[in-house]
Amino acid sequence: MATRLALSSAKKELLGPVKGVFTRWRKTGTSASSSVSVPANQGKFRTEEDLPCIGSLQLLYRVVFQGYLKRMHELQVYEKQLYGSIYKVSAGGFHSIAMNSVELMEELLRKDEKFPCRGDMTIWTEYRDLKGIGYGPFTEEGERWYQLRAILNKRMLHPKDSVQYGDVINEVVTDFVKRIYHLRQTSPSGDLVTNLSNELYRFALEGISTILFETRIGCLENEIPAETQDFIDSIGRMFSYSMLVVLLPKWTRNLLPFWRQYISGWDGIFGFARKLIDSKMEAIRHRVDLGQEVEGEYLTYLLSNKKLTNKDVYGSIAELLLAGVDTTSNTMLWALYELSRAPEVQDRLYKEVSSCVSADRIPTAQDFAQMPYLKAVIKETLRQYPVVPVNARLMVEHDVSVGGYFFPKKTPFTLCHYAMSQDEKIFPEPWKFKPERWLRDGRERPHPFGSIPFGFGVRGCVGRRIAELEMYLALSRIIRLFEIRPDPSVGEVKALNRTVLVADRQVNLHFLERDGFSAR
Ligand code: HEM
Repeated sequence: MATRLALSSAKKELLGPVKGVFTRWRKTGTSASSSVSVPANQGKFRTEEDLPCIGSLQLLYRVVFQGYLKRMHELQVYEKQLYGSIYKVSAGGFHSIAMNSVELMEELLRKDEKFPCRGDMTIWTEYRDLKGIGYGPFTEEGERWYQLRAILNKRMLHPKDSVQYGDVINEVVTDFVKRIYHLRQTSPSGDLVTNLSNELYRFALEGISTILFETRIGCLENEIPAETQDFIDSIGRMFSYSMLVVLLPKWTRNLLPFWRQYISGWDGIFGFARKLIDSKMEAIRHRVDLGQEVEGEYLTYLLSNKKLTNKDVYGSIAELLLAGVDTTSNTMLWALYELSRAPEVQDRLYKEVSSCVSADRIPTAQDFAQMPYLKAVIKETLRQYPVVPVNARLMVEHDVSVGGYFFPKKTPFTLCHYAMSQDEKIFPEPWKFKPERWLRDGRERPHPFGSIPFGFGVRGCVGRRIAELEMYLALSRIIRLFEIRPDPSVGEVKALNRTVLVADRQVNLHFLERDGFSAR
């Protein structure tokens, strides 16, 4: 399913991180111009002219002939070997300064602006402008973005806020476990779950929808309801036509079907979200009319916030939903895959979980304070497979100096997270899945900027705590019930970069029921 959400050209992956894929980067004024305020002491800095530069032909060669098209994350590692920790990519309309060392990353991100920016999001904002829908956390910028995040962060970003979603997430986990039992039983060996990416996508979509809409949408039922399926297809359509829409000139929009398909994808996404939001709105109004107290979770909180119009709520909910599915589902996939290949790690995790939670009890958010190894497993998964392998920053207001180089404002930066997470100096034996490296047991811990899978600072991931809680609740329950083993017919799974890191093939895993369990 994640594959459906992917775009399939080199440009998208070059264009940046979470958002860059859908972005038409404009060549911004990177040489000193009259609008640039050059510090008095600029003379002591080098400029981007001094940096090694990757041009269009080199890039084309690597992407097409060296086969990096779907492995742009690995290209980060290769280019680091060739050019070092900072270099420039200037190809076609794309221009950016790439960085891949913890020192540079830390220096840049610590200079992040009050309203950090990842870059141009025109391709998403166009639809919203066309239909008069408000912007969400991805698309909003500046002061308005700041105000929006102040509202969205509440009830979501702090661990104590996310804890309140424990029960609803656990209901979804229970249904996911039931689905695993069902799938195993229908498999020839009686314990195999095939196409796990698809199953985890359904789990993650159900999870985030339940949190956001306070309504179950049926992704874990054997027959997905038609409206939900239409919504899933709309997400796929929107993502798969994004790139064509970015690449093709605007005058083709009325001639070719792509723009219409792209718009119909968004229509489906917002139509579904709008219906659920409106019916929640109606229920709230009804309660208010009856003089009853209005209580509820995230959507009720947003709808009863006087600073947000309904249009704003549509915009934000849709973006939260889009950001919260492939990220969590693919991280879960990589975690289960790595655990299946490392029995000793899995065993240690099982021992930790079973010593904290008795067989007849479902883990709760509070239990995870006693499960450092579970947290380390997720951290290590995100280190080895940073599901968002590249991020970006655009300093909008100020010139900036990094690593002794001067960059005028509006210089786009590419943050090569994948290359950093493979750096042997920070992570000895980076190819090994070693959750221990994250334990606070007296050993030296990795540099804090070595792995920042949720981004950094005030623009960092708003769903981080929700995602972590979802993954802890699901993984602890699965490991308590099953021993996970690889399906030898699958072979070694590699990551492809399709906006997020996805598996290069269908992943199947054996779920062997542990002794004494029957939790159906
Ligand atoms: C494993 C799970 C996830 C990972 C690794 C992840 C990673 C990221 C990263 C790297 C960013 C960019 C941050 C930056 O620029 O500094 C981001 C932004 C964002 N994420 Fe997540 N994410 C995950 C799950 C979620 C979930 C579950 C939600 C929704 C509840 C979500 C909503 C968002 C939103 C709305 C933004 C944009 C924030 C802004 O621009 O203000 N993410 N995420």
